[in-house]
Amino acid sequence: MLNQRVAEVTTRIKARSASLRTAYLQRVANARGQGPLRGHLSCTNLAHGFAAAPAGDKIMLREVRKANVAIVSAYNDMLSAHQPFEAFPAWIKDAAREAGATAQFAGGVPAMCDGVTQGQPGMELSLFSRDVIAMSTAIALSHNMFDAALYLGVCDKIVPGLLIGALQFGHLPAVFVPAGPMTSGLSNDEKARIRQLHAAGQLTREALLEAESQAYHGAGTCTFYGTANSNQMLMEVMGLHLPGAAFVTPGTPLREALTREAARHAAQLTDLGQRYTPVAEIVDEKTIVNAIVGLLATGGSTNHTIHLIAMARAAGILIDWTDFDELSAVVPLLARIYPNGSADVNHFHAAGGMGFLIRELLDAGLMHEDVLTIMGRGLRHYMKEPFLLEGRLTWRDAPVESLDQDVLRKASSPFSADGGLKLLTGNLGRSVIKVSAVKPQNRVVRAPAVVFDGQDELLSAYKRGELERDFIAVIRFQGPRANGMPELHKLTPTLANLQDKGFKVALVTDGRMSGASGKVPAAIHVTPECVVGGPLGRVRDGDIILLDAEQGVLRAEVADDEWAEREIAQRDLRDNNFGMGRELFGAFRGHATGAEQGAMSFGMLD
Ligand SMILES: O=C(O)[C@H](O)[C@@H](O)[C@H](O)[C@H](O)COP(=O)(O)O
Ligand code: SF4
Repeated sequence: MLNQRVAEVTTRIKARSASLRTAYLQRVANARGQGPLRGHLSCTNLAHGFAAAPAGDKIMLREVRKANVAIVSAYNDMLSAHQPFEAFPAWIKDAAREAGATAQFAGGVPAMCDGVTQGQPGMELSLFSRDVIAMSTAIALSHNMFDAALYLGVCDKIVPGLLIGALQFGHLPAVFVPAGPMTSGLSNDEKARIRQLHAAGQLTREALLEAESQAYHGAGTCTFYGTANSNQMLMEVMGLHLPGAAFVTPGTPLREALTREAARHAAQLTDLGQRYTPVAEIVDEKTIVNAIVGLLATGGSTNHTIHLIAMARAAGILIDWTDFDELSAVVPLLARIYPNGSADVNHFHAAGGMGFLIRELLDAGLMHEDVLTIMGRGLRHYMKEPFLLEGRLTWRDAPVESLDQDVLRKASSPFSADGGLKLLTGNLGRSVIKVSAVKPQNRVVRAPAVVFDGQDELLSAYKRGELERDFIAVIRFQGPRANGMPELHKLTPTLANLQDKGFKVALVTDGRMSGASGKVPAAIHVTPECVVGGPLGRVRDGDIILLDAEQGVLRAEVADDEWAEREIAQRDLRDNNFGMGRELFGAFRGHATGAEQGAMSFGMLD
């Protein structure tokens, strides 16, 4: 029996999206065409499209009756999570041929590592890189040579960008292909402890670098539950991965077998066969609600209160923070993965992982079962985990009981009765906060404001010893139109040190935090942002701010008449427009929609 709130929110989203979704699906139907899409190309177009193909592939591509699968890949050596993709295209092409099809590397997309750019100017390109990835995906697929596509991506902005791009080719089947997590190194808790020691000046840079290098020590996704691993969870819950593919370690026979099977599988989903499964029909209102539920049940990244909105919008579906907030009230927290606990994503996978989680949420009536997936209709396909039986890929039922109650729980005995994501409203605007990593005693903070126009200003004040007190840091001009809405995760160790000293501290910003931020209460994504006249610009040092994550309140306790009369702060942001390539992103800053509209810089999608 479907939970009533889940049903109500789904119905509301459907009604809100009806005209956009209908128009989107009509465009998809128009794009479907008949037969292999490369059959619509001229001889010249086609000859160019297969000129460099190996002889055997060339014959198949000329035939136009055989499926041709696009590979769109975010491979690079910079992201530990994407480095394994280097080997994937050869496996995919090989497997496609086995399936009587072909595969071509259609195009690469850029991939930024937020861990490398954290606290650096490059972070101001990060959010916009999502939209560049979507555009790059469209450029790859615009050759119209393809009957399905495989999307190779893992990290923060990459999977959202790939899916936004894929949905503009909604008539094509899409299979997302992950690389898997790094093996566990230095624990995330120990990493965070050492960072705090360094932030307090009690550890050398060399000792910090050694610890960081033990945490991030090899190929694969970083093991905390940030945006990258939230992406993998979402692709499972949305039925866009092979079941259980998310958290299998790279460089293993099982990972290679899953990658090869993804290619064979994609070739069977085209319009040339009997199981045509366009991605536009998978990503519908029910699947989007399932995605929000999965995010809430696992304490996933706050970045998805932006990216999920953008992904949904790309499919003609409108969701907002009220939807997240209302679902959060009924979705229990079933997983404790760092920063929401001490375990990492490998422990989660070992405890039962996605198969266990999806079955629990389906049986509790918290997810829609009747959805289309790449495995066919029904999300119950995803209550399984893959393994090799005498070298052959197969699936078995996921464990019925959690193999580690400290990491993964049944819906009947959750870590928390709600999902820990809260909408905050009040005279400072609309904002979201994730409390699943915030101790209950720190979820309501009422303290004087200290206003900063950047995270480095706060860090300097800390070093001068000016912050040894209760305060709420208000960091302004960090929204999409100001400077690309960077993550301010560099503040975490400093604010955590002050919190550990017993001070009541919190952060309020129109910027973002990392999916791996956690223990300090942070009201983020404040909308409207400062640079468009948002109310954060009225806050002055010393104003008493109330951040109440229990009641959902974010308010400056200033008399209404005084508040209305205050001038809104202005800031000369021209320095944000230069250096590290920021010169090239003026159109993105100028067009970006608000965080609650997905911070999309395409201009209008419809
Ligand atoms: O949203 C995210 O998950 C973050 O952007 C993450 O991808 C990034 O790497 C952070 O910096 C966390 O990693 P550290 O704690 O090592 O900075
Ligand atoms: S999870 Fe974050 S830090 Fe790790 S590789 Fe991906 S983007 Fe970089």
